[in-house]
Amino acid sequence: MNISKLQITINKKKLVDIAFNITSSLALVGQSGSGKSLTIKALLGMLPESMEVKLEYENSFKLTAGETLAFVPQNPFTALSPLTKIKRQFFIPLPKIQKLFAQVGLDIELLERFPPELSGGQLQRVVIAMALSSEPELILLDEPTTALDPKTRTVILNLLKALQNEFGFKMLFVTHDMNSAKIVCEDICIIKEGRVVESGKMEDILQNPVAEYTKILMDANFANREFRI
Ligand SMILES: Nc1ncnc2c1ncn2[C@@H]1O[C@H](COP(=O)(O)OP(=O)(O)OP(=O)(O)O)[C@@H](O)[C@H]1O
Repeated sequence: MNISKLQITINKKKLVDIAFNITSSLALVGQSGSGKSLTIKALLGMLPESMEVKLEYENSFKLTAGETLAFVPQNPFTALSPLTKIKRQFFIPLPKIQKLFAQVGLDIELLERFPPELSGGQLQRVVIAMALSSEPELILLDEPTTALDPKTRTVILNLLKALQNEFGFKMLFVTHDMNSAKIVCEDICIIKEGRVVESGKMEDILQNPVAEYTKILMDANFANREFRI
């Protein structure tokens, strides 16, 4: 899908002015304040009325939150209602939930538990199953693994890729972390202060970054790497 224009303005200040293409999986990468969250909220139609949004896209389906569009948030620990059993947090019949649980690699016995009784990795699998339950065309992921330990992070990122192969949805993966982005996404779009700095195939950009900002982001990720493993 081609987002030919996304502009977000508040009090005449243009916070975001970008365009991008999601062929299969696109990583939208930028540092804090670059406009990642605003972009996701704009696509979900969830920005406050004080913000003016201009969204133009060409696509075979309309972007509708909860229908064609699903969302996986950053922190699975706060994404679920803590005192409601997992099985009650889905709005689809039980056999369908059980099938989804098998697809995301969860034991169906966990359906009887409360969220605080699950690990971070298990909770994120539940949240991913929830996202899949509406059979979305596009899944928006907002730093979906930053709350997880490094080993679980890699497992979840690989799971997302495998699920994409199975279900065929598209992904917009928002992150500041190039190492995560490169595991999941074929394409990358780097943003800074609400503007596109560089975009293209992940492999090409990682091997041959042109913009100085891209190099800085890559260096920052490389420097953090030893620390994070
Ligand atoms: N309600 C608002 N009013 C004014 N400016 C805002 C508002 N919300 C966000 N901004 C500004 O828009 C810019 C982009 O914010 P956004 O939250 O999208 O960044 P981000 O890339 O998601 O950062 P982070 O990684 O820290 O979540 C920032 O400069 C932010 O201060």
